[in-house]
Amino acid sequence: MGGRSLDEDPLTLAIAPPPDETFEQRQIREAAEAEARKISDEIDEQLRREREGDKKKKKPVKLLLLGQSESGKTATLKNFQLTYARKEWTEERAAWRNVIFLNLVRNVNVILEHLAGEMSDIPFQPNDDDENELTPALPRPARALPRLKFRDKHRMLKARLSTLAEIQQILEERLGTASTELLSASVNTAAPFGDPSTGRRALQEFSINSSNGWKSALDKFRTLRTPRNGELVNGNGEQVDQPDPDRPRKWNDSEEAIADTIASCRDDIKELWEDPIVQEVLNRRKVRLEDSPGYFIGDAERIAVKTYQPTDDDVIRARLRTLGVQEYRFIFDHGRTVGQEWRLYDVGGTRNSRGAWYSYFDDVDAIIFLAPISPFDEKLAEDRRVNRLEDSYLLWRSVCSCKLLSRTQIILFLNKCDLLQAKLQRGVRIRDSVPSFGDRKNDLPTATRYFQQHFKEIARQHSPVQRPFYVHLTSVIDTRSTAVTLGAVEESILREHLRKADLM
Ligand SMILES: Nc1nc2c(ncn2[C@@H]2O[C@H](COP(=O)(O)OP(=O)(O)OP(=O)(O)O)[C@@H](O)[C@H]2O)c(=O)[nH]1
Ligand SMILES: [Mg+2]
Repeated sequence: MGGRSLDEDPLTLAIAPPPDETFEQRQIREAAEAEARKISDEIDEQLRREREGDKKKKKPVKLLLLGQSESGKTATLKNFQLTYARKEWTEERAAWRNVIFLNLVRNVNVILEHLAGEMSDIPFQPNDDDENELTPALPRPARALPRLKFRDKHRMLKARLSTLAEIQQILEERLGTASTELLSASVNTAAPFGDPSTGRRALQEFSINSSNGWKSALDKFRTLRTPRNGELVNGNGEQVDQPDPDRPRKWNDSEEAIADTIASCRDDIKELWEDPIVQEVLNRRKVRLEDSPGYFIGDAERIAVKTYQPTDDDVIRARLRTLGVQEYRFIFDHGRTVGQEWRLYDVGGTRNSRGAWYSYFDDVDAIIFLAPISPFDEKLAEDRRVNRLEDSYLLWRSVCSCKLLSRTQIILFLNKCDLLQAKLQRGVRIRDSVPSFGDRKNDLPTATRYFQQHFKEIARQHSPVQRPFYVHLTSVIDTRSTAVTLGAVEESILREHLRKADLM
């Protein structure tokens, strides 16, 4: 392959000095060239600095939400979206309608099952320690309390509302695994990521990473809107499975038919919930729907109507369990960092899901750790032997002591303060479940101070490197106060994010 000598290169020839250049002309030319080079270098430097600045600004802020199941991680994530990415929030709001319908219908069915148990001749004696408050208890040998006086009204309500069992089944089928709670666990430690011998690779295999989060569950529902040649298609136009053909259908189960059926039960639901005998059944069986995830029966009158559209607060309170690790990307359209991308990682909190967390630890700017402090006297749904507060302490200790996180900012939310306050007002005594609480005053300020101190002490004792203790007392279903908390969180995370970027 032949080459061309530099002397013949047309560009070189064009910019070459004239052959008859004098000494002065050469000095002027070289000075001009040096000046041009200086200006060009300055422009390059400026561009480089701008690119650097852009990179720093554009580098996404990564935030991981941790905590046990039902601690309020997804509810916190929704608050972020509501506060900082309102357009997407508004677009998605309507899709939560079916989740809320399911939550409501499930509330009714829990009551009906307990009612049926109490109306039947099977005696029942409540027992705090090993009963799952959400499922009817097994038959017990001795009746401790006199039988309640049920009337025709109760039998009628039970019969008329029985159609909601099928509605629950259809909604659960459509929404998939996320719509049901996990009631047993194969893992019996609080933090299965804490043991380095388990190895990172093995742990990653448990991880189900999805970048469309709850959309996959909500999208399944759009199915019902667009039947095509008798096939069912979802919101993306993809064909999805037909419902179980063996299950006899009494009626058309389209989304609107479901809404119609629920609406037709509205008055009965309200009557059931307000009935004093039914309330007594729930008391005797220690069922507190108000404390459980997806509590909507108190709003049945507003929700069980054909035209129901979820409000912001309804969406925050809607319960859909998180599976695996879900990534949400938001470009903030509010706050100090308009245009900044945030990536929020929301994890499933049951003991079975925690092995998947570890692979997200090395690349996050900050962690929000949610510890609900109201369930100090409750057990984990997936393991009825484990106290929820005790589980949070163990989990917190493992997160604080994790070497990979030693330089990560961790912000603690002591959550469900509203439910704690209600519980204390009902007269539930903390010291009966937490002996070390002792004779302290059984009120909200004392209790929150006590729990806060306990978490702080764990962090102090177990962090490999001492770190600041950031804590907020929260009720994340309260969107107003949570927006204020998130403002403080945004600022603190961002300050750290920019500081790290400067060091790089
Ligand atoms: N009253 C009250 N309810 C809350 C609070 N925080 C969360 N909840 C409700 O508790 C239920 C569980 O909250 P989620 O945000 O789904 O819990 P999670 O931590 O994401 O749970 P997993 O996905 O199973 O790990 C939901 O119905 C929430 O609306 C709170 O501060 N007060
Ligand atoms: Mg969740």
